[in-house]
Amino acid sequence: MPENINYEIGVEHGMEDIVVDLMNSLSTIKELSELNYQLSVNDEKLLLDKALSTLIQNQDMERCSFFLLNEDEQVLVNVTGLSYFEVLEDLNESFQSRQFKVGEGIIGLAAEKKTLQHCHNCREDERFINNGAEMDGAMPGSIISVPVFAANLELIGVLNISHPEPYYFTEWHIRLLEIYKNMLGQLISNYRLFHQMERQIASRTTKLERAYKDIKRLKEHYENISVLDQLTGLYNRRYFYNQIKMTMAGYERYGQAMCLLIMDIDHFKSINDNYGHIFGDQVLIDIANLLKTQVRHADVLVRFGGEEFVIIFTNTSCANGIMFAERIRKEVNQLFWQKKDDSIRVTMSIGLYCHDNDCCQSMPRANIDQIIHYADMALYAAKKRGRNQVVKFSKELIEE
Ligand SMILES: Nc1nc2c(ncn2[C@@H]2O[C@H](COP(=O)(O)OP(=O)(O)OP(=O)(O)O)[C@@H](O)[C@H]2O)c(=O)[nH]1
Repeated sequence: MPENINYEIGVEHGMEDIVVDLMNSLSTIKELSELNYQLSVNDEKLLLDKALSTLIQNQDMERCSFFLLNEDEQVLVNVTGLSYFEVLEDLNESFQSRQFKVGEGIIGLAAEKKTLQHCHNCREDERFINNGAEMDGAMPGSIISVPVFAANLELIGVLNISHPEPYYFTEWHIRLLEIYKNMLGQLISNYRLFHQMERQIASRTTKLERAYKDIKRLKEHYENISVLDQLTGLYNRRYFYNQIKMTMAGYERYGQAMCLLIMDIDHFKSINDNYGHIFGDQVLIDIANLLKTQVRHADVLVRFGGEEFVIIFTNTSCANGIMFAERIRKEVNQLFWQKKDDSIRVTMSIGLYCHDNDCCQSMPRANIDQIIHYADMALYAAKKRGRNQVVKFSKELIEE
């Protein structure tokens, strides 16, 4: 075969034909370059179908097919095949998946030798293996098989064009096929790379989501077993319930008095609303620090939740409990925060329950839940009576 483009073999070409062929080739190149491997297809076979139908529509190739290399088994599997007639009629009837071993037939040889194989006359060429083509009426007269490589020069598969007439293809077709196979190689490489990246992203996302769930579960676990309030560093409600059981046991056993204070910052919502949550947090931290200075080692101080704190004064008479509560209320009144031109102060309402034989002989004997409930009732009364005050629980409150 001469090196120059040879129009002598097969078809006679006039100048007009050459221009038409050139235009067709440019159209094919344009369409191939426009195939969107990212969005339009999510299956490699579909991408190859589109590429082949582009080839066939713009070129005088009667039939195109693509054989993908299955590297593990060293076979070439026919994933798609189209004839000009099928593209025109929008059919894909005659496609029957065949396969060749690497080295077997024209297609297998193209893969093995990694070079284009041109069979001018299939009936006479020993390299051509019929493999059932004659039976289904697809027996070609001539065929060109061209290996297609990925960007990393690994073999992807073999592109074939065939025509019922022998000696049909010319140097022109060969040159075009060299261009098309490069474009096809790029297209498939990009497609694989893109989808590999997608899979990697999806797998990483799944791993991250799993890690996030694990962290969340661990966080919840540690929060569940933690007895400390994260914001203020005080003990939390869980610790309180453990401690009050022990305090009550001491009271039962040794007749020790104790006082329970439930303290609630007045109108705390407006602090958040007017100055923001971060400032609200700071107020909670500062009040918690102040409360720390008001308790002894044996007492129990907890953040009960939100803007509510609880103290158990152990071994403390009712009179002392009221005195301590008053002192706390006044100390809180002394606190202030400067925010631009605003000097911000807060007040605190305190409900008190005394567990003291001397002063509360006439009180019903209360369990833990009742004690908290009584202190809460006293707090509610303090709020109702105008806030910024201490109210001790008494039987009268139940009647109120
Ligand atoms: N900044 C901050 N605000 C909190 C936190 N926990 C609870 N709060 C807020 O505390 C406010 C409590 O509001 P309310 O229950 O309406 O009570 P109040 O405004 O203090 O009014 P009174 O109790 O009736 O005097 C709500 O706005 C909560 O969002 C916290 O950890 N940080």
